[in-house]
Amino acid sequence: MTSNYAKELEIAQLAVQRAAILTKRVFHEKAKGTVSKDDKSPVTIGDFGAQALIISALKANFPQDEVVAEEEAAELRTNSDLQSQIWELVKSTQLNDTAAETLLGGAIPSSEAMLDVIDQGNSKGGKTGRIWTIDPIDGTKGFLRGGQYAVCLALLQDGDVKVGVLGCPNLPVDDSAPLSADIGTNAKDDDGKFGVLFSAVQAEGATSRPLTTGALSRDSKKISMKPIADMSAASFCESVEAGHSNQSDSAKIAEKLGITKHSVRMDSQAKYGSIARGAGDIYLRLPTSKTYQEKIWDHAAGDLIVREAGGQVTDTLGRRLDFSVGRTLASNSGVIAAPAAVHGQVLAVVQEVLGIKA
Ligand SMILES: Nc1ncnc2c1ncn2[C@@H]1O[C@H](COP(=O)(O)OS(=O)(=O)O)[C@@H](OP(=O)(O)O)[C@H]1O
Ligand SMILES: [Mg+2]
Ligand SMILES: [Mg+2]
Ligand SMILES: [Mg+2]
Repeated sequence: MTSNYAKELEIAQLAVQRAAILTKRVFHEKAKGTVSKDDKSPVTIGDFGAQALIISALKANFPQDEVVAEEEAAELRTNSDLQSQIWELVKSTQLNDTAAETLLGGAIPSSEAMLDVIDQGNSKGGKTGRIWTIDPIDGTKGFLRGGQYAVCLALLQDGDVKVGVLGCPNLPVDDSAPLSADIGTNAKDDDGKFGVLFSAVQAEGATSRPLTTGALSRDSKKISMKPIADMSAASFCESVEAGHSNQSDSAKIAEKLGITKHSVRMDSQAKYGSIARGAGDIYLRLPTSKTYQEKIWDHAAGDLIVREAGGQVTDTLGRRLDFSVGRTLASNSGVIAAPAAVHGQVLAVVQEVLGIKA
């Protein structure tokens, strides 16, 4: 079968692999150049550098496409020390395979050009045309802790997710490794056991393969969600931060469903990847405030990967995630991801506990 999005998928996978080389380098450096954003959340030189490398690869291959990315360069324009730390990283990060690196286009010419590249992620998003969405480091807090984080990239066409790629440097390569909160914490880069690249193309299924530092690993496997025969043995995952997902509501929902295990708290879209390959079963993200709008870069790749692996992803009202309304999921509230066969059952209990009338 020839893929409808073969080139987009290949470039996206290589761009994510290259960005993950940069984030891993930052993790091993003492100074991560962490600054606090207006919403008090952290951003590091790794987030900015990874975003620059991914946008540069996309613009070299698909110059007409728009990009919605999490970070912006404003702070770097006035902080020359931070800017030069990022530039040192960006100009020295390459895939260790010349043919693969060439596919991603030439190097960014200068530090100033790098700032403009970062700011090319400022599209408003919307319902027409081709729009890429990037979370250069999802789960920045997890990244700083040595826990889970993900480099996330997805292509939307007319608001629909067509391609999704998640690079998870600290998840086990082994699709059947059991899910636990401390899995991959401070994972070693060099033992070959950690680092996985999840991918999906609409209507073509989802895969996992080892995350490499060069050409794509040929060791690609189809992944699928695990059927839940018995809810009491099911595992569900949620955010680490109580401010990102209501953990007392999720405990009530789990109890009503008959789930006996504690939730696995894990940062980032590694949650979507983990349930898509059957290492976990259900992902609950329950709103903590009426005003917070989820960001499209926090969900687009994971939404497609889970659906292509046989899952269903909706919000707490049972609506599909709508990526066509701008930079945020303004028409949605929370996320419920589960195998298609049990999604209705999970949603019914979510709505009962949250007091949502179906
Ligand atoms: N209030 C609130 N509610 C929900 N979500 C929020 C909120 N504030 C921030 N964010 C976004 O959460 C992203 C990280 O989500 P996680 O599921 O990884 O959270 S956690 O780190 O496990 O707690 C995180 O992504 P990154 O900034 O890329 O790490 C934010 O975009
Ligand atoms: Mg952030
Ligand atoms: Mg994020
Ligand atoms: Mg981020």
